[in-house]
Formats: sequence, structure tokens, C-alpha cells
Amino acid sequence: MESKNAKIVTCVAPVNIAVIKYWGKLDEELLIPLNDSLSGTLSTDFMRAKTTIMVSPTLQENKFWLNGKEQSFDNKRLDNCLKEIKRRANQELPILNWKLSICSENNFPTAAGLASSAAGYACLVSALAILYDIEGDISSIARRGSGSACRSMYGGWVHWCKGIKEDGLDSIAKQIAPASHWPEMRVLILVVSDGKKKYGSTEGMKRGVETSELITYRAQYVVPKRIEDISEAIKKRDFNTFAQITMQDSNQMHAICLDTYPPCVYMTNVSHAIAGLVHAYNSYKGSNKVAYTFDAGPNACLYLLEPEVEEFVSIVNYVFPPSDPQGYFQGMPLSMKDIPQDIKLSLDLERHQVGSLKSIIHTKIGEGPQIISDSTCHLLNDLGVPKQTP
Ligand SMILES: Nc1ncnc2c1ncn2[C@@H]1O[C@H](COP(=O)(O)OP(=O)(O)OP(=O)(O)O)[C@@H](O)[C@H]1O
Ligand SMILES: C[C@@](O)(CCOP(=O)(O)OP(=O)(O)O)CC(=O)O
Repeated sequence: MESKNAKIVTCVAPVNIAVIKYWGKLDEELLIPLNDSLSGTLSTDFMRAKTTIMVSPTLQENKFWLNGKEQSFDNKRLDNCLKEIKRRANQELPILNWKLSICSENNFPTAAGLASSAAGYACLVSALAILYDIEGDISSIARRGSGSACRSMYGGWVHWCKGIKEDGLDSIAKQIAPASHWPEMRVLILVVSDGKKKYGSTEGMKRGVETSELITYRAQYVVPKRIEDISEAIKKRDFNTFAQITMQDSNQMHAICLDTYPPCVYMTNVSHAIAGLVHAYNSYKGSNKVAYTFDAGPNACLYLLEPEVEEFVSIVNYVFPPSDPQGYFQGMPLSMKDIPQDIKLSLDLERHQVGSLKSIIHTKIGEGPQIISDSTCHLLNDLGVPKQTP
């Protein structure tokens, strides 16, 4: 039976794509990183996690559903977020002893290297913080769910400072520029595979810390200057510099993955072909017009400015012809044009197998987590059960 005291809240939260990568932990339990990182937060209009949480004295047990499937509540990271929220809450609150129903769904592939854990935990922690009236920065709580989730707690351009405290309380995210700062910035996600990854980021970076000497060198000597330089490039809207640092940093992360023993190979031939195409295009244009970055998977995330989108996506479409145009283009509208003959010749465009790309998501930089006040949007009914069971 529904309780009058029950509290329910629904939030949406964004994905973020790092331009200076988080790769390696100083503390596996607290999820404290070896190095600072920096990302762009993507608009929730097209890619988002959505989470409804109900807390009620009538619920008999804690329950969690993700993408329509019930999950075990016995999950260390979920538990750590919950414990930290409850620790920060007013200890007089009766709801501290009530059970929870959590229902979440992502509108993009989960565990495919598209930062679902970042959006998912940012969403979970945002909703919990509202229910338990937590004030102040909560990015360090989201970090306990998945490191990169702390950056999804803010919109625009976000810097995760690794911090110096042993308890990780100063390992938090800070916005360096709002979404409105660089309005022409666009993002194209070229989905090479939407399947579950062979080895996750957690495992890959753990093995990296254990076996790669490059990872320590990177954290100590490379990242601090890159953070400074890319922050400056973002502030000045200097795309050429922004793009160079972004591509170099992605390449360095994947070099570390290869330096890991046994190596973690995330990029495929198609990923490398995309990187090659971006370099050829930039060289034809005489400066960087497109930047690629790859997370722990084969999918390419491209940063580029709005005037470049039509031409570059037309080239991508020519080089990687889609097999089924249905649902292939997602997100903001895309238009195509004929590729000028001189580009075809200069870039020496080679056509790949039909269907090498699964889809293309066109999006932009956006805001942080938001509360959905329309109660019809809750994913749970009054009894704390998912509204739509599969
Ligand atoms: N909406 C969500 N709510 C709560 N937890 C989620 C949500 N989405 C994903 N997760 C958690 O994150 C896990 C997937 O994280 P994983 O790091 O493997 O993939 P990813 O985040 O998509 O990729 P990457 O971090 O490499 O970009 C899921 O198995 C689940 O535990
Ligand atoms: C490659 C990355 O996307 C790594 C993301 O790692 P996660 O945040 O998923 O790892 P855990 O902290 O172990 O959950 C780079 C980045 O987002 O900075």
C-alpha cells in the first residue's frame, strides 16, 4: 500500500566524454585517481540516464532495476554511495531507516564504453541527495559509484581534481566553463560496437597500474601541463590547440593500454581508420577541425565545431556506408552534401565495408543533472514497482 510519507524523485543525468583521460587509481576502494582529468558534459536531450527513487516506510526490501531488469542490491559501489549519502544526512531523518526502490534506464547502450556508469551514478546520487536533503558538493559521492561519474555532476566543461586528502573528500569535480561558453561545439559519436566490452575500465586501469611504467610517467609529468593547456584553450575557444591535446591524450591512454601486460586492446581497425581519417581531414584543412577521443572501447567520440559537421559527416558516411539507414542517425538533425572532388582525391578516401559503423549520434555540450518535476515521468508506480515491466 502506498504510504503518505513516501518520498519519490526522478532525475536525469548526462554522459561526459573526457578530453584528458582518467586512467589509473591511487586508491581502488575510494576511487581516487592517479591524475586529474577534464571532460565535456553532453546534452541530456539525446543521451541520458533517468532514475526514479522511492523511499517509503512501507517498502519491505531494497530493490534496484536497471533497464527493465532487476539487479542485486548487493553492489559495493551502490552501497558506498548510499552509505556516504546517509553519513552526510541529518541523522534525525526518519527516512534513514526506510527501504528504497530504485529504477533506472539509459537511452543508449549500457556498459559499451559510452560512459553509462558515469551518467548512471551521477543520476543515482543526484536523486539520493534530493531525497536525503544533502547540500554542498556531491561529486565526491558520485565518484564512489564510478570515478568518471563525478564529472557528470556538472554541465559544460568539467575538471576533476584528484585532490590530496587520503579520504578522497577533496577529489571532486569543478566546472571550468558552462555549456553556453562554446555554443558551436558539437559531438559526433561514431558507434563501432554497442556490445558489452571485453574488459571494463576498472579492470583495464587496475592492470595498467600494476604493470605499466608509462602510467606513472603520464600522471606525474604529462597530465598536469595538459590540464593547464587545455583549460586555457577551452577558455579562449582555441579549437586547434584543444583538438591536438585531446587527440594526443586519447592516444596516450591507449598507448598505456598496450603497455599494460597482458595488453588491453580497446580500439579496432575501424577505430584506427576513423583516427586516420580525422588526421587526413585536418591536414587537408591546414589546421585541426575535428578531434577524436576513444574511451575503453572502439567507439569514436569526435569533437568539432558546428560549421564542420555537414562536410565531415558526409565524408564519414561515404567512407563507412551504413547498412540499415533506419535509426542510424540519432540526436540532432544532420544534413549531408556532396563531397568535393578535391577532398576525395586529397584524402585518398577508401570505402570500408557496409555496416562498419552501427550508428552516429549527433549531440552537443549540455547541462548537469536535472530533477524531473512532472510526476507522470516517474519510472516507479505508487507501490515502488517499475511502471513498465518487460
Ligand atoms: N543508469 C544506471 N544506474 C545505475 N548504475 C548504472 C547505470 N548505468 C550503468 N550503471 C552501472 O555501470 C555499469 C557499466 O559500467 P562500465 O564502466 O562497464 O561501462 P560504461 O560506463 O558504459 O563504459 P566506460 O566507463 O568505459 O565509458 C553497469 O553494469 C551498472 O553497474
Ligand atoms: C576511459 C575512461 O572513460 C575511464 C572511465 O573509467 P570509469 O569511471 O568507468 O572507471 P571506474 O572509476 O573504475 O568506474 C576515461 C574517462 O572517462 O576519463
